[in-house]
Amino acid sequence: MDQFIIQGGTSLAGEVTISGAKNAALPILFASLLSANKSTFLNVPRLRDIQTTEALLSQLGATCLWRDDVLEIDGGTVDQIVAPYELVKQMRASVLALGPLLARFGEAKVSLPGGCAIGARPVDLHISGLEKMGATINVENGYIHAIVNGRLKGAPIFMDTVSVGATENLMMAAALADGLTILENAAREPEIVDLAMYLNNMGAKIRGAGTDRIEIEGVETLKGCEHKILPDRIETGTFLVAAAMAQGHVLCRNTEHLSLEPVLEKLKAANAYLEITADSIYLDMRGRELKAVNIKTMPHPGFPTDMQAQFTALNVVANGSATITETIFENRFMHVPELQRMGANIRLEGNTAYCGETKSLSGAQVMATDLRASASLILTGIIAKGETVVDRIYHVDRGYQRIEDKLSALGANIKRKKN
Ligand SMILES: CC(=O)N[C@H]1[C@@H](OP(=O)(O)OP(=O)(O)OC[C@H]2O[C@@H](n3ccc(=O)[nH]c3=O)[C@H](O)[C@@H]2O)O[C@H](CO)[C@@H](O)[C@@H]1O
Ligand SMILES: C=C(OP(=O)(O)O)C(=O)O
Repeated sequence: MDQFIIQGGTSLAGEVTISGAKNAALPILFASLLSANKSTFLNVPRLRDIQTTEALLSQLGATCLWRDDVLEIDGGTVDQIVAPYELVKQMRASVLALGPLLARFGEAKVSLPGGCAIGARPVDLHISGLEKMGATINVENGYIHAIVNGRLKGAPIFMDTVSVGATENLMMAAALADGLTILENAAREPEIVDLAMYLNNMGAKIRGAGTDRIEIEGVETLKGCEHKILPDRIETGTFLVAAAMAQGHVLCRNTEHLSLEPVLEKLKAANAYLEITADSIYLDMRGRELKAVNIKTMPHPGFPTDMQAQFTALNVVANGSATITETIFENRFMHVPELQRMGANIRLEGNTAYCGETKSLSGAQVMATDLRASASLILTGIIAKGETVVDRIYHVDRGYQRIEDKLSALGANIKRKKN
């Protein structure tokens, strides 16, 4: 398994170009299954999760063709309805094949994704929503087997938990259903708005994406189109936090600040200097005292859970003490024991991490447990004294495009060791 070897104690300075958003690209690429035509996607990040998606779409019969960061997908050749365990186990988001396959072909068999290091992550809302639209669903032998006689039927669907994935799966299915679907208590993430934009360009009739009530008037068919994936707000946030922790100055290009408001507010509270334009964010921390900030994760537009681990690392380096409360996932603190191995003064109690003043951080051998946990260990390794070895970096490769190259270009001493 590959490792990152980091020599700590460097600052970070320069420019970084942000890639397309993983969490927008994944549902959008699965949405291409809804059409028998070709769609062209621009600004697609080159990530392991995107490779997994491409493998799954190809397995279903879709034709995928890359040119740099442009991916063409032709759904006209799709002739399978089974998403097998071997691929789904590599990436939970594979469950997003369920809604599109069922809506277009009347049947889908998708392996249950199961939990992961951050929590149990059930898919009951995906299943019950599709049942409300007329599907018969059996969970058997580890697979979700969904069938509908004819088209799915539009329905009012209230979700008692705000779920990004369930909102996406049901919005995609409803796009081809017969009649009106109303999703209440829908997730409001920018990635949902991006998915709705793609679907509407295909000919869907979706109103209200970005609010907690989404109305979808189903249509009979959807055509292909071109769509540019929005910039990755979590990658942007990760580089801004990295610069703040390293007392550096970094300009993030190809980004979008409106989707990052809660993160930018916390960076300001941490005493960072920020300059924002329509497509860039500059952070300067030189000569400024980094202050610890209280964080509570919430569904969008609250503070994103996908930035929680990075801010835990920031608090370790900052002056003062602060708390980090995780409300979305029940087990998203696996980075804490690893940060403690580097000297971090953190106490965990239930879903809250108490971050006190840390005297000094020293490099250590640490283990990445999930995507954002890995990022927090890399960021801490960059400012710790001595060498940090981060194991199991396949987690990082799921969601960050060439992170070691981007960080090296900013002055970090980080190398990938192939094992
Ligand atoms: C590929 C992608 O976009 N991943 C993001 C997506 O994951 P994902 O879509 O899996 O996350 P959800 O928004 O669905 O999960 C939120 C909460 O709802 C619960 N839940 C979810 C579905 C369900 O049927 N039943 C249920 O109880 C989950 O266990 C969790 O506690 O949103 C998360 C929350 O912002 C992010 O951390 C992930 O990066
Ligand atoms: C948790 C994440 O992704 P996924 O839902 O794909 O596991 C993430 O992007 O931080």
